[in-house]
Amino acid sequence: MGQVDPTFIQELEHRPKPVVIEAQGIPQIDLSPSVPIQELVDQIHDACKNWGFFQVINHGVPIESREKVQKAAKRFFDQTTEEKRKVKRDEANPLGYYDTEHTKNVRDWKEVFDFVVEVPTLMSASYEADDDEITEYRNQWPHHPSELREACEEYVKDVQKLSNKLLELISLSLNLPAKRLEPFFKDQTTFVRLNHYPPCLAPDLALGVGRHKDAGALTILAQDDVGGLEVKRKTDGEWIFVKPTPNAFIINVGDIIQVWSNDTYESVEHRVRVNSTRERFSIPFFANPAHYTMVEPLPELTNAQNPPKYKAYNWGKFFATRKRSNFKKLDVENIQIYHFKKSDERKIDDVVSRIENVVI
Ligand SMILES: O=C(O)CCC(=O)C(=O)O
Ligand SMILES: [Fe+2]
Repeated sequence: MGQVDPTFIQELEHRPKPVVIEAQGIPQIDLSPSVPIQELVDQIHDACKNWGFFQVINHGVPIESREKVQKAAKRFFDQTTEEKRKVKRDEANPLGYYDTEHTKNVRDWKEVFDFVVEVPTLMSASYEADDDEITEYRNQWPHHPSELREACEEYVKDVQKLSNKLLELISLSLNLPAKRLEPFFKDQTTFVRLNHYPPCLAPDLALGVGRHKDAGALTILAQDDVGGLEVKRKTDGEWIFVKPTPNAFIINVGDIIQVWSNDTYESVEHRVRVNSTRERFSIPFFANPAHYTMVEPLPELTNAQNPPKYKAYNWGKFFATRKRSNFKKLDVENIQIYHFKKSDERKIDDVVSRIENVVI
């Protein structure tokens, strides 16, 4: 395996298993307007509670809109590294192209292109709690292929509608008013990632994305027909392969919904395996609230018998802290929501107490 750089190699316990377990299923939910709303809400409730993941069909996003992005993304990633690095991300501008992301301090076998949905997107400039500087994220679009920008901008308009609809259904499924979550997204920090996983010489040692949970509110993922996404099944901790369904979206609850729901719903671990013959593309849309959001269990969902399980944390500071550790290999553990659990003693004391104390 001399050709695979050691930075990509997962520790033994985290390597993909030789045998792929195909899920007999993460739930599939039909969003056709003809399905009665209460039926949908019940299905969403069960899927979020039992899996944290589900697929949607008849979701209203036109197939052409998605195909245009897929084609343009392929043309972009087919270019030379030199060409792609003309729009590379750096510490000043975290949007654009990069190929050196780490998840839990092991390098991912992938290259990506990130862009935000709102331009500009306001975000905390620093992970330091006493530094309240705000930065403006702007997209870096490549000259080639010239159609990438328009394809992406059209696509996000369609997916945004789906995201709003899903957030409403999730609110209803928690017995909240449909629009309960909407205000959090007024100055949203939502971004989209084009993922490209090239064929890998050592698919048994490396991962396209190492095991992780999505830190934001909700993820809406388009995957192609190659497959590679694995979800950790809640019932037994087994890694389950999510078989691609043409034109469906895979939805998962992120850490913020876990906290808002006070653990009624759980953000589930997932990862991406790679293979030695076929490249794979995927497009996650990460629905994230405004940077100034203090994330905490919603008061309507807590009471004396079910007290809040988390302390409030500042989303912008959390994101900036996470970004820093994804950007370079650090010797400290990545920040996680369990660091804000009221009962949990496992804290990165320094980082956490600084974020907790942020007053907006
Ligand atoms: O490529 C995939 O299927 C999933 C990617 C993912 O989990 C992520 O980018 O957070
Ligand atoms: Fe993810």
